[in-house]
Amino acid sequence: MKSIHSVHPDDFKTYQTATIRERFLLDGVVKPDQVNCVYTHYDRMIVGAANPVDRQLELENYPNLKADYFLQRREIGIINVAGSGQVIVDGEVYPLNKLDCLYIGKGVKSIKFSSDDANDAAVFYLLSCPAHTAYPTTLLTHAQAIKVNAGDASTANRRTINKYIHTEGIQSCQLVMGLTVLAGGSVWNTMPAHVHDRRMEAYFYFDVPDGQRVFHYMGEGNETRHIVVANHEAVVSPPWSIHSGSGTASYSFIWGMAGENLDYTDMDILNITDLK
Ligand SMILES: O=C[C@H](O)[C@@H](O)CC(=O)C(=O)O
Ligand SMILES: [Zn+2]
Repeated sequence: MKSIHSVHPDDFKTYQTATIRERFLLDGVVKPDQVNCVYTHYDRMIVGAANPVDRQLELENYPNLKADYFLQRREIGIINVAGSGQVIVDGEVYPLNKLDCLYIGKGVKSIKFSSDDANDAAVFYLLSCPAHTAYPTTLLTHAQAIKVNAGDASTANRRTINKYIHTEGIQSCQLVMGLTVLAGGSVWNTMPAHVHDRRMEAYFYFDVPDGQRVFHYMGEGNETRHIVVANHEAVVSPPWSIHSGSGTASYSFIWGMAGENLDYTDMDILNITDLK
């Protein structure tokens, strides 16, 4: 499994486009008929995707983990962003339609993925972080997720934040996870921007229309840079970095965090007028 190392904010200031992309952009995440994972050294979060098309896939153990099986010391959150499918957890079948979320706790030995229709295959986005205890496997549908309507059409950031794994939702050790859907015509996510030194974060962009892109902003608030992101690409956000984006069209993204706490609202908001 490929590894991504952490970056010091002072070093980040010297990076050109290619280095920024190499250090923070996770491209080629979704690979047909593969489970593809990247190990990040940001709170040891593993970011990946399973895209079963013609066959069932299994979440294999990786040598990097030096574990007997993937979830021996980990938990995982899974959100389906495409056609309907199933996740089979130690033999038990969980159906996941688009935007449904499944949490699987430490100690589960077998996780398999399949799609209902090869012509409309499921894309399961995966986030896994270290876990100290076992919380029960829990399915939460998109309809059941707590929804927060944020932003305004006049600032092009009207959106619905769906919370799945967090203090008042699915219980976990470290993982906090959900997704945000922008309303038609709105293109800005997470503005005003924030940082949370207590947790890393990863953004996975999906439903970015063909031919469109999202400009994802990162860096300390007074020293920002951007990464141009395509559909099904992810960006890791260090604890010192803002994470915000504006698209050339409306889109959706999955956000996920691990670290010191599970409090979604533990954020330090930056004034838009202080950004540089
Ligand atoms: O720490 C929380 C994350 O950055 C996101 O949940 C923010 C977000 O989805 C949004 O404002 O649209
Ligand atoms: Zn955040």
